[in-house]
Amino acid sequence: MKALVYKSTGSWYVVKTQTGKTMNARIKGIFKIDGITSTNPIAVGDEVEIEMENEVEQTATITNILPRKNYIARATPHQNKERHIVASNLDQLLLFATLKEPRTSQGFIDRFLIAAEAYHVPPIIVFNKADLYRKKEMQLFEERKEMYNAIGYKVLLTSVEKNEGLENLKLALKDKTTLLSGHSGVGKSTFINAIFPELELRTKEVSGWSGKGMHTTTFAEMFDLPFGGRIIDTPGIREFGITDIKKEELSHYFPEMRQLLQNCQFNNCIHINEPGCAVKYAAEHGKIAMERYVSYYNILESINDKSY
Ligand SMILES: Nc1nc2c(ncn2[C@@H]2O[C@H](COP(=O)(O)OP(=O)(O)OP(=O)(O)O)[C@@H](O)[C@H]2O)c(=O)[nH]1
Ligand SMILES: [Zn+2]
Repeated sequence: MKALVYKSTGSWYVVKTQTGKTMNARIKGIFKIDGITSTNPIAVGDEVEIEMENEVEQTATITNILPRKNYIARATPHQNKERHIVASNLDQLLLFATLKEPRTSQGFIDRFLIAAEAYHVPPIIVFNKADLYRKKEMQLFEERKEMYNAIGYKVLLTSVEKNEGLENLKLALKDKTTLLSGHSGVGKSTFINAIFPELELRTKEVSGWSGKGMHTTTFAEMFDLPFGGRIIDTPGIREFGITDIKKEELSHYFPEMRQLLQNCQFNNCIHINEPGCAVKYAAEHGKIAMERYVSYYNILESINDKSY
């Protein structure tokens, strides 16, 4: 019988069958998937085959995993070679960001977008806390929206607190499987609470903003949306690790740069000081956004051959 994985807590998985029954399941034997060395063989979003183990306790055994359409991974903190699959079979990634209290850095957003490109999952950026934006932030929002729209990314504006912009956001989520992410304090839990009042997930005050160590759990969990579709909450996972991007490959993950690459004089151009560089020329002549070029430069600097 086929089932979908909603939660992974280490040895047990919460799965839902096609008839809508939720049960606990576990693995028997060893799984090797796609040749990936992963600390968790089965991830939230996986389609699996199960067999009933105990009818009374409603537990099952996972006997097989079906091929993944895609997945998102992050490096495990201490062993850089190992990867932790955060979630699989995604239709889109949703980044919660803010322009105030706290302001999400451009670098953070662009790293997220690189992950979306690398894993081939379309991203959406939501700027939340619109109720706090004054003229300066609204202007910045418009600039960012224009910049990201021009390279094919969807951008939305919300105030979860004031219930503004939520209809458009729900429309974007409807009937899709979406991975929710964003750094601490941007309003992810508040948003989840707003669409599922009965869940009452964790929300905290951001006072004396420090932005670190506020999480209690680190397990991804999937929820059925009341209006159709599914959302995967990823508490504790702020950034996806892209461990294997080389300097000369980085620009492949910037769509606006990717389309200029064949015009650079050297095919291993990293677009900094090389003569005949089409990317640098485009940045200097306003054909690609200088902010993105600066992000590219900063991320490039942080790659020390193997990882960043
Ligand atoms: N002004 C304003 N505050 C908001 C809005 N959305 C959320 N907040 C507040 O921002 C603070 C942080 O919100 P959370 O929902 O806990 O943020 P989070 O992204 O889940 O943070 P972590 O759980 O740490 O990852 C809370 O005090 C919320 O009330 C909004 O639209 N406007
Ligand atoms: Zn170049």
